[in-house]
Amino acid sequence: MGKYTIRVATGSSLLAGSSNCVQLWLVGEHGEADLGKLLPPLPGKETELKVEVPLYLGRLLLVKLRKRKLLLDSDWFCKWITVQGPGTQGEAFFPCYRWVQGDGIICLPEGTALTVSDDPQNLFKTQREQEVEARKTVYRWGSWKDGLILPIAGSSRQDLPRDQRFLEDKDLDFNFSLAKGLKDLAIKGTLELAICVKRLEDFKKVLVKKTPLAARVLDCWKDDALFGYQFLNGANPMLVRRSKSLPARLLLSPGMEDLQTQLEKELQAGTLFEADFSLLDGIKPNVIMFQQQYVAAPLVMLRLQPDGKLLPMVIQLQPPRHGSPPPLLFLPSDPPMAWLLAKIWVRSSDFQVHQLQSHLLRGHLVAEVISVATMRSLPSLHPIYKLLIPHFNYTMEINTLARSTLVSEYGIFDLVVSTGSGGHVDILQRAVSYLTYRSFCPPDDLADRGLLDVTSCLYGQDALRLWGIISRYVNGMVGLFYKSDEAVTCDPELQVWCREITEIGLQGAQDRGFPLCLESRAQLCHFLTMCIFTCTGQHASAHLGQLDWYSWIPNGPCTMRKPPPTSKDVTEKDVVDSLPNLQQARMQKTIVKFLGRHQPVMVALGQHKEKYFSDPGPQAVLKQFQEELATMDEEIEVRNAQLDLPYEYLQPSKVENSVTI
Ligand SMILES: CCCCC[C@@H]1O[C@@H]1C/C=C\C/C=C\C/C=C\CCCC(=O)O
Ligand SMILES: [Ca+2]
Ligand SMILES: [Fe+2]
Repeated sequence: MGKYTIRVATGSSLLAGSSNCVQLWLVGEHGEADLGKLLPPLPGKETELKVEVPLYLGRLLLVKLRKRKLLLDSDWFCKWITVQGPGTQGEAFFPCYRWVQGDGIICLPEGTALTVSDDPQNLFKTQREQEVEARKTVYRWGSWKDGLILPIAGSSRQDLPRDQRFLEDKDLDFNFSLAKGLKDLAIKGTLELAICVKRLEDFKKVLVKKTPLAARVLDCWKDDALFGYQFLNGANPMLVRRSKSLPARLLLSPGMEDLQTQLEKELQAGTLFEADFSLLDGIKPNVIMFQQQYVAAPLVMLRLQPDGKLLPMVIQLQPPRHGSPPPLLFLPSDPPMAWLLAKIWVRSSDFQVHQLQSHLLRGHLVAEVISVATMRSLPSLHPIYKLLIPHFNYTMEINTLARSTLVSEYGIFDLVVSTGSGGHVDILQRAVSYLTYRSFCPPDDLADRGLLDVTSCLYGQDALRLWGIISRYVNGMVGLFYKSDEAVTCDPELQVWCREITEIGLQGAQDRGFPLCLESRAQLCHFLTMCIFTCTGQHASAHLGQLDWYSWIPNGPCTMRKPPPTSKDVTEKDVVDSLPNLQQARMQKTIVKFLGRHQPVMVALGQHKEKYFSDPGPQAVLKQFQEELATMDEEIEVRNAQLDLPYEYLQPSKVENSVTI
């Protein structure tokens, strides 16, 4: 018994306050005390309550709270509650960081992270079970298209739990920027109706405010060196791999002996690389405004020079067909326009594979699976919930938006992208079979692709380094809560969580190397590192390059309006007629600018302010993580300053803490 001081913090967003009073109870080991009512909480404020409690509560376990709506129910965003009372516990911290809605009772466990085995007296057993059961009704698996990994249920962002919705600042920025982009598009489209693109130069009329790298792309996009560079450090560094043999699809017809010799020489030297877009083979192209669009499935062979440059040797635009002559091969020595058009076809194919496979599926949608599975399996006092929750912010909303406006029927893809109107869904479905566990772990993925020793692959260098920093962070956290492998295998909530991701969310990913259960601390750490890297670095490496590499439309055409060339007799008009028309180019510019722009509302990797852990150990581990990130950030700044082309997409200060755009 004695005097207790309670402090209640309300979120600072405009609508975080509430006109409802809040009833509080304090639950200790030895009893429960009614703390009375809190006046309606105000945004950004901390309210203090001093209460005389007549009974001995012992160790404080929970704060229970309930909003009492009088006339109208207004949601309240509660950040945290602290309780300072008699006894040795000091100030007890009860993290919340959630919206309190309706008039149900919410239980906030004290912030010390606990696994089931950390609670031998089962003081929190009921609370954990009830919380997860409630979450499973709120966070339900949905289904967008057959054969895909699962999304959150809900067809629009209004269907999402409020805890997953954009706060006003993000909402305002998102909607205002999008509206402005679409307004400019409409105005320009009207004012410049008469303008058409006759020459490649004309695409300069469709140029966003250029980033320094976008300016270089504009100047050097025709160069073979920049074409090859993009496979290592461009918008999509996920496709290129070192060749282990000459690809079977690469048929070399008579007269190509020199090329054959060169390819074999590079192969023997271990300097032959390939980018194979077979994922696109047979994809039904879109029809836009009654005009047939076109898709190809190129193969590019490249050689790695001693100076680190990756240079194209040959481009095959389509795979061989039975009963047809071998596909035409395009060479750097071909007439310039023919070689340029072949490279443009590769760039347009890379746009499709990048945006659908690397960015949307492997970035956005896999991050969503991890977040939904976590919300359905782990109670808020579980240490792994506390570790991961900061990396889920806004992902469900941005993905629901993507499903309802970007890749939806009559969405942006249907409107202006060559793989729209169903081809894009086929590509996503095919790409699911490549969602292997190893491909989500850069040390394994880069080894499998033969890139570990390619020092000019800055994506690879930075991905390995960031993976290592996240791995040490995860190991630090796991070491605090799991003292043995047995502790991992004996954590039922953890095992359910892992299975929920692999078997349910990723739809049988155990067939692709993902674990169905976790049998050691090392395995848990690897899995957690993959989760955090996917939600942060992997998405950033696929997202951040859009503005740099797709602002100049010919370097990343969203569609192609003519079939791939079948002869080398190519004019600039053939090239321009193949590229997106002005309206399509403007739409691409608008969306790329909107998605790729600097995000004013952004939390950088590891910089979340929410305090989910009240124990000092995790806070020290987080601090160490932040220090290592800061060192990496500074060293990337220094490195980039000496580079002709900087690589920034895995620079920690530019990597978001979750997938939000
Ligand atoms: C011209 C086509 C541009 C394509 C843009 C990108 O294809 C990418 C998809 C990958 C991830 C996108 C994820 C989220 C975006 C969500 C919403 C965008 C809203 C755009 C709109 O509403 O118009
Ligand atoms: Ca409110
Ligand atoms: Fe993104």
